[in-house]
Amino acid sequence: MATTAQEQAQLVETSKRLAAFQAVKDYLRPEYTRVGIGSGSTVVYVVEAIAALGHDATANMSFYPTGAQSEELIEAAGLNLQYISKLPAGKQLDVAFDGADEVDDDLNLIKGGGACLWQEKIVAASAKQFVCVADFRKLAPRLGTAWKKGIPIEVLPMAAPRVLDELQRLGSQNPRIRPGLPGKAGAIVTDNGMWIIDAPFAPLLHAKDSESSAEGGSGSNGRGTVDALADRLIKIPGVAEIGLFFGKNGLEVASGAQKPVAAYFGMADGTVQVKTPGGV
Ligand SMILES: O=C(CO)[C@H](O)[C@H](O)COP(=O)(O)O
Repeated sequence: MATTAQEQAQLVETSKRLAAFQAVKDYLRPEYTRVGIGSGSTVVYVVEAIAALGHDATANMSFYPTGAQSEELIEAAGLNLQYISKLPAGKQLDVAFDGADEVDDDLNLIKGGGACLWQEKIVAASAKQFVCVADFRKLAPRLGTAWKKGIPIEVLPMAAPRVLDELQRLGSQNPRIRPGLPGKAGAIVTDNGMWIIDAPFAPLLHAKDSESSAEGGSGSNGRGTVDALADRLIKIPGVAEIGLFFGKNGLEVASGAQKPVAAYFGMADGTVQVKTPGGV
């Protein structure tokens, strides 16, 4: 059935909200004291869901933002603001919630559409459990299938031309420095004083593809994997951080995981689909 653009936009918002409320219900335990709050439009509903629990439920919790937007969200909701720079050595967040631009079926993520990827990765990797919240548009079998804007890469401004050259050598098609928003001349500047380069690559294989290759499946046919590309990108001089969240998931490692323990998707039919490392 054809829908208007307005109806489609409303459906997306409803889906984000459904995913966020379900994720908070499943993963925010009353005994938790340290909670990471990511960036973007879906996380707005995460904060709404947490605030709806009431002051008594959240009074002993501190909320750790991933940038200026989530800092404002936490404060506006009347929640206790704390900073990841104040997290004592040896301590972890109990849980962190964040959105994504694309999620593959091995739970690798593209993040950074909102230019907050560096702090987002630090907060996610500081949490015992990183939970992703998204709408149905973000689901894709391989990264680079639905999200065609490219992998966001945070770079030192003076290194941007060299990084662009290197990205092209690595096979990126038309990498670009992200422009500022309307009213801002020049490049977008991140919360860390850096620029963002968006680097499109052909859809990326993941660990499950190598498994199917070992079992006699179709194999990689020489195409790049998420992990191999990430390893190359992060080594380019001038790159501060990359918007690929990859590697081992939070069930496999006790700390430092960039991949979520669960990804919640609000679906167009009003249901919530949950993907977990064992269940996808
Ligand atoms: O990575 C991000 C910001 O850097 C966001 O989590 C990502 O862009 C998803 O945003 P939204 O929830 O608005 O779709």
